[in-house]
This record gives sequence, structure tokens and C-alpha cells, in this order.
Amino acid sequence: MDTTPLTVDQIRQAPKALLHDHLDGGLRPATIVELAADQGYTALPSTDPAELGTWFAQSADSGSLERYLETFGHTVAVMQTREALERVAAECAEDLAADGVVYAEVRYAPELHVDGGLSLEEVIESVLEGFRRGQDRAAEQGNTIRVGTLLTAMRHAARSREIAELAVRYRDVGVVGFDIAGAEAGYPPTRHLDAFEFLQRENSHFTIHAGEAFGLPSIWEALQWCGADRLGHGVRLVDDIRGVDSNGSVDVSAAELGRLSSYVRDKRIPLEMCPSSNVQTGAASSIATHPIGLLRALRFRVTVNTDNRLQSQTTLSTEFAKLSEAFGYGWDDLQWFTVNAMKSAFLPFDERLALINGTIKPGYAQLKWAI
Ligand SMILES: O=c1[nH]cnc2c1ncn2[C@@H]1O[C@H](CO)[C@@H](O)[C@H]1O
Ligand SMILES: [Zn+2]
Repeated sequence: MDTTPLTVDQIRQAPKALLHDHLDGGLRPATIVELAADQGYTALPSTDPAELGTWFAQSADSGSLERYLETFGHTVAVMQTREALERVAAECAEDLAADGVVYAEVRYAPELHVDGGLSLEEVIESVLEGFRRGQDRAAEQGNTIRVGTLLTAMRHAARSREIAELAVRYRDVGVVGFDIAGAEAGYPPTRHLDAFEFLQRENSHFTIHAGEAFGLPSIWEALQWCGADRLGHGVRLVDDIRGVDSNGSVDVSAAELGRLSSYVRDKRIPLEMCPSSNVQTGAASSIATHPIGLLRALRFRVTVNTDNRLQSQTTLSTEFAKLSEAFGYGWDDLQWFTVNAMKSAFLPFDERLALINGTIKPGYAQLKWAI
């Protein structure tokens, strides 16, 4: 019996793992309105939560990463106190857990949250405390989730080494890795080589936003100069695969991989793909033509992610539902993406294995059996 496409409600029941989600791209619109009032921030485009949510989605739907990123001015503006950071982090954990996410890595840039006088350490500790609270509250509601933090440095700024040092300092209390984000064109990852080399010497983990708004050279630098463990997005990797026609479809048996895409597939380098976000920034023209279809068919280590739930008005279940509709993905595919994500998490091996064997596989077995 063909049960595809799967619905959002069905997918919400499935245990899922999320590797790429921005804390400042996932606030509840009503929370933004309340925090703005508390902190005296008067520049919001609307104080009606529904209207504000629509404003974020429409403004982010710009076809350009730079304009998409402008919307973060408002979320970051209301995340400048301990209380605000704790609340946003707690709600993030609760919202992800309610969507059936059992493991999440949530990222944010501490350097963007010091305008109200907090130190970088205070920012990090507030967010960690918020995640702890949110995980506890989710557990009380019957949703178990584990949240790890990635500390992001902004690629146009010059604080990456400092942020990388903090990622190492807080690694035993909830910070699991490091990332760089922000406008990609003009800011190659090698600008931050010092930070990446430091992390490598410290046996630490990091991912790099690459191949989203800029092409193959960015991916190549991220891997071969900086040593990234994973790639944020990586959609432009398809530029290194021949036999792809203009709408992204391909005869998989005829696809020819270039050196870089071969390397990525051979080394099982995880791709943190974010379909809706990519359509909004113009990195992909539609979900149906998104490179994820090809890369999954070619068995790259693809994972599915939300990027910014507020700007994309999405959840991880919604992303999977869109993919199920576009590509006919069923439970086996969802399990495959989820196991890929869990294998690629910045958690110790035994803990990844415990989640795969103790939570993810039994969860999918039950769903498949129920049909
Ligand atoms: O898709 C993306 N590409 C690059 N940068 C991003 C993306 N989404 C969010 N940010 C940037 O990351 C910062 C920390 O979370 C956000 O403030 C935003 O500027
Ligand atoms: Zn991102």
C-alpha cells in the first residue's frame, strides 16, 4: 500500500534529529512582541503576532541571502538580556520537542547578543540554562528531547577565534561545536582559518555554512583548507555533478561526479540541507527541483533541516512533508535521513548509537508496523 505523501501530523509522530536550526531564527512571533515591549524595542514592523509572523516570512522570501539576513535585526534586537535569552532557548527546546525532534543542535552567534551589556559568557550561560529548562518542561509534557548548542561566529566580523575558544571552554556543559554564518559571498571560510586550526588542535567539531549563496570554491575551502566536519547547506555541490538537466532532474545511473563531489560522497561528509530556506534565498528554485532529490538518490550523506523556522514558517515535520510530496518519500526515507543526521551529530559515538538503536529505529518500526 502506497502511503505517500506522508502528512505533517503523521511525520510529527516520528522521532527526528535536527542538525541545523538557528536560535534567532526560531522565535515565536508572540514572544518577539512581548520581549520587544519588555526591552523597549519599538522598531518592530507589527505588534500583532500573526501579522509579524507573515512579515518575517514575506521579507525573508527575497531571493537573496543578504536580504533574508536583514530580518534577523529584529529577532536579535529582542535577545539582549539574560531573561530573554533563557526564554527563547526554553521555548525553542519545547517547540522542537512538540514537533517530535528527539535530538537537536541549535546554533546562534553570542557576539550578536552583547548590545545590552551582557558578556559573551553570560550570553552562553543564559542560553544553556534556557535549553535545560525547556528540556525539562518538554519532558513534563511527555516529549523527550536532547539539545546541544553550536556557537556561531559571524563571517563578516573578526571574533571567530574568541568564539571558537568559548566553544571549547563550554564543551562539557552543552556546547557541542562551532559554525560560521552570515553573508557568504566575499567572506570565504579561510578568513577564519585561525579559529578552525585552533579547533582542530583541540579535537573539537565544527560545521561551516558553505555552498548556499556561493559556489564550489566555498565548499572546497571549507573542507580542504578549514577541515569542516559537515557542510551547512552545500546545495551548490550539484555544480560538480554532470548529467543534471536544467530542472535538477538526472538519470542517476548517468550522473558523473567531479573530484570535489566524489570526495564529499566518499568521505560521507554530512550535508545539512534546508529546503524551504534555500527556496527563499534563491539557492534553489523550488522544493521539487531542490538538489536534495538528486543527492539523496546518489546516496550522499544528506540530512534534512529547518534553518529558520520563523522566517520559513516551518517545522522539521513540515520540511519532511514537503519532500514527501515532491519526491514520494515514505517512512524508509525519513528513517534514512534521520539516521544520517544522528550519525553526523557532534555527540560522542556511544550516545549517537544509543539514540539510533534505542529511540529512532524502534520509533520508525512502530510507525511502519501501524500502517
Ligand atoms: O541560511 C543562513 N545562511 C547564513 N547565515 C545565516 C543563515 N540563517 C541565519 N544566518 C545567520 O546566522 C546568525 C546566527 O544564528 C543569524 O543572526 C543570521 O545572521
Ligand atoms: Zn543556517
